[in-house]
Amino acid sequence: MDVIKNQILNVDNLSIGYPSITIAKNISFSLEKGSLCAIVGINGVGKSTLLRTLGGLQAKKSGEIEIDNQKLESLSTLQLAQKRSMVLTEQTTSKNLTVQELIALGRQPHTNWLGRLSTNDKKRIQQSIRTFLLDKLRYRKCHELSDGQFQRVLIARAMAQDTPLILLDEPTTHLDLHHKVQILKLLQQLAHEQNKTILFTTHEIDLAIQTCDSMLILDGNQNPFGEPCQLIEEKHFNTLFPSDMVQFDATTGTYKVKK
Ligand SMILES: Nc1ncnc2c1ncn2[C@@H]1O[C@H](COP(=O)(O)OP(=O)(O)OP(=O)(O)O)[C@@H](O)[C@H]1O
Repeated sequence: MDVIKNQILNVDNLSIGYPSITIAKNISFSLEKGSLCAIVGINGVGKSTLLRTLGGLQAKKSGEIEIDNQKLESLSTLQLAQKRSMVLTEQTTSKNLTVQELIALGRQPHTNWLGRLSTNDKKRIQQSIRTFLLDKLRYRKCHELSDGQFQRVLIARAMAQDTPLILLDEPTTHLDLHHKVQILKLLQQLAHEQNKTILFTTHEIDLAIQTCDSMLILDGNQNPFGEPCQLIEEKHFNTLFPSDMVQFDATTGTYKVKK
């Protein structure tokens, strides 16, 4: 029973895809509350499709998705917005808003019909600004920010939405190594200190191995899931890419270019 209570996302035998094609099948995993999990896999395998399906933006082909022990399809739009927040790569957002205004939009599922911000809403917005190191940028227009700064704002908006589950599509893309690590550390902190469950897609396999509590290797058929060290021991990273170019080094948890 306790195990069920501690899980926020349960995925069972899920198939994903589009009306005329199934892209990946046999996807089964569960996420504990307060954990950070990465979805990795080669280009085009279906990471973004999976994230959109889990977030209820796209229909599944078959299988079960439960958020907080409720079937995804039984949740109303408002209930869904109170259970999960999302940051997508192709998201259209008005960059004419200030940082603070954009983050405040995260409170929409919680505000009354007038859309007025309560004291609690303002507190949540302030917390998100502080957590994602945006104090000095709060009155800047979003179009004046660098890619890395804007990425932090989008994640801060998701945090302000204050949902138990946060889904992020490639949150570290376009960032330099320092800022990739900064974002991943902030996500880890948010998961562990504020009990948020964060699931994100990434190509940064080495960094995900070092920072995540669990990982899903999407390969379309087996889709192994587990703690990074368990996946390394079971040699799942060794076969992720064709072996003529790169080789996984289990001792360092990194890929090396083959000479
Ligand atoms: N609207 C669509 N209709 C049909 N097929 C689609 C559609 N959108 C994407 N696909 C296909 O679905 C597959 C999975 O795409 P998806 O973007 O989910 O992969 P990904 O793992 O996130 O890729 P990447 O690592 O390159 O970002 C691809 O083969 C893509 O061409």
